[in-house]
Amino acid sequence: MTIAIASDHGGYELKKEIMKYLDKSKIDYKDMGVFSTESVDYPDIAIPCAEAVARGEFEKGIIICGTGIGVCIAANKVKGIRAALCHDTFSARMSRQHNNANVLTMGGRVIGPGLAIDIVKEWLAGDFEGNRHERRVEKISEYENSI
Ligand SMILES: O=C(CO)[C@H](O)[C@H](O)[C@H](O)COP(=O)(O)O
Repeated sequence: MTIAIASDHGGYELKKEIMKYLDKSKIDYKDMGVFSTESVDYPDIAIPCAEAVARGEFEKGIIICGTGIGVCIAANKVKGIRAALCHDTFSARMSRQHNNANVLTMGGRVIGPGLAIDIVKEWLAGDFEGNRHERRVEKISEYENSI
């Protein structure tokens, strides 16, 4: 599995902690920036990362900003992206099982690395359950394709 990971300055420190976990777990990823705490605009980070996932270059994406909100809104503007803002492990699991989320967003100013890593573990391990959830996710895609 190859993951695209990105953050703005507000998520930079948490992204580094998550990359340490991914390294330790031998999970492939590409760091799509930022590479310092210099202030940037979160859409400039979230959209290219989400586009790379939507193009199929990466199976999943993890995007972090201060709250996780801005990057989630921006990523969800990219066709084919189902980004989920998760600050607890239950939501992370559900976002995979029920929503087939392909991008996880979190806020580096909201949660610490311990919880964030548990969320990443849960999210990466989760599988889409399909069935009734397939029909619901399909309705979102149909709408997306109609506009
Ligand atoms: O979600 C966000 C924006 O909606 C992010 O938290 C940004 O990281 C945050 O807005 C950045 O704020 P700053 O005061 O410019 O560091």
